[in-house]
Amino acid sequence: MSQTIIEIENLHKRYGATQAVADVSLEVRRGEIFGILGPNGAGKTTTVELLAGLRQADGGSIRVLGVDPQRDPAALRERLGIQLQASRLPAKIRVVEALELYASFYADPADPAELLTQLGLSDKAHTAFAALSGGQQQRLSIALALVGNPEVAVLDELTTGLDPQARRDTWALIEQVRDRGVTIVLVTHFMDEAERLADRLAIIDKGRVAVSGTPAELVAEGEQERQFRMRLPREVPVERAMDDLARLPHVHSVALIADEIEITGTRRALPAVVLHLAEQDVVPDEIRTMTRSLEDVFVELTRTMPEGEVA
Ligand SMILES: Nc1ncnc2c1ncn2[C@@H]1O[C@H](COP(=O)(O)OP(=O)(O)OP(=O)(O)O)[C@@H](O)[C@H]1O
Repeated sequence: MSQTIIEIENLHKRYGATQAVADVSLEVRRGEIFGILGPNGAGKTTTVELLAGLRQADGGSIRVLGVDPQRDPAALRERLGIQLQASRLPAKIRVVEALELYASFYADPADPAELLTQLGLSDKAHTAFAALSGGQQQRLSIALALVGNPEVAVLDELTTGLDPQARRDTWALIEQVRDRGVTIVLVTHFMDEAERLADRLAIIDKGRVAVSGTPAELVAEGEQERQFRMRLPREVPVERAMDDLARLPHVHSVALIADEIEITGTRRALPAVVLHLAEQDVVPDEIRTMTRSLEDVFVELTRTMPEGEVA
């Protein structure tokens, strides 16, 4: 079992009337990519700003690498790198100047030239920030989060605004950083990003952790309900067949979607349906099982949480 290096318990933070973080508890293990996923305004950024010691919590406890960032943020400065949403730099600063400036804040920084090569930015070293593409600016902000050689890197909205190729390149880069041993906390509202990158993740909604685990665990949770679709041969009267199928044990519902029959039920529904049809001498044309994605889990969870349920 890998070591827990971030431990957050019952975290609370209010801004005036807004309960941004209502009750967040989570653990991040050394060397993993931990995803924090949630809709806009869920409290993700506030949570990571609290764990980085950039804001004061109203309640709860946080430990990062054995340090309480609320009491002693300076003790984390050398060990935690943070890339904040839309980090802004002066328009005219050149890439290498920005990196050297940030490197000067640390006792044992990474070599800026090496970092630029790793991030595919070496041919842009002397380009002004404002002249970089969105993807290059994003890469630079990742480089700035990594220049202090941190043990933990917090990346917020990593690929927002990037084109599909730049997103994939950025994902590959983050995996390389993780493989070098850096623990990564990744804030995102993209399900595909979390599913692809996160070793474990928490879905946050309205300031609370709705669920956490590996992407596969989250998808499997509640998977008692299965779904599949099939087509029947033309000569079979569809409505009667649907009525029959709806009466079978293990089948919960039957619907017609375009020319396909969609069946929802327990995991025994599929064999029950196939057996029933075989008894009638009917062979379905095509059977497709519908797999749940992390996106389905996300939508179910964030939809079923009671509206405005903030403590
Ligand atoms: N400095 C602030 N002052 C007042 N309210 C704030 C402040 N920062 C955030 N909030 C509010 O707190 C809530 C949580 O915001 P937060 O930025 O943590 O959410 P988020 O999950 O990161 O959202 P997004 O995905 O949109 O970035 C929101 O309702 C937001 O408007």
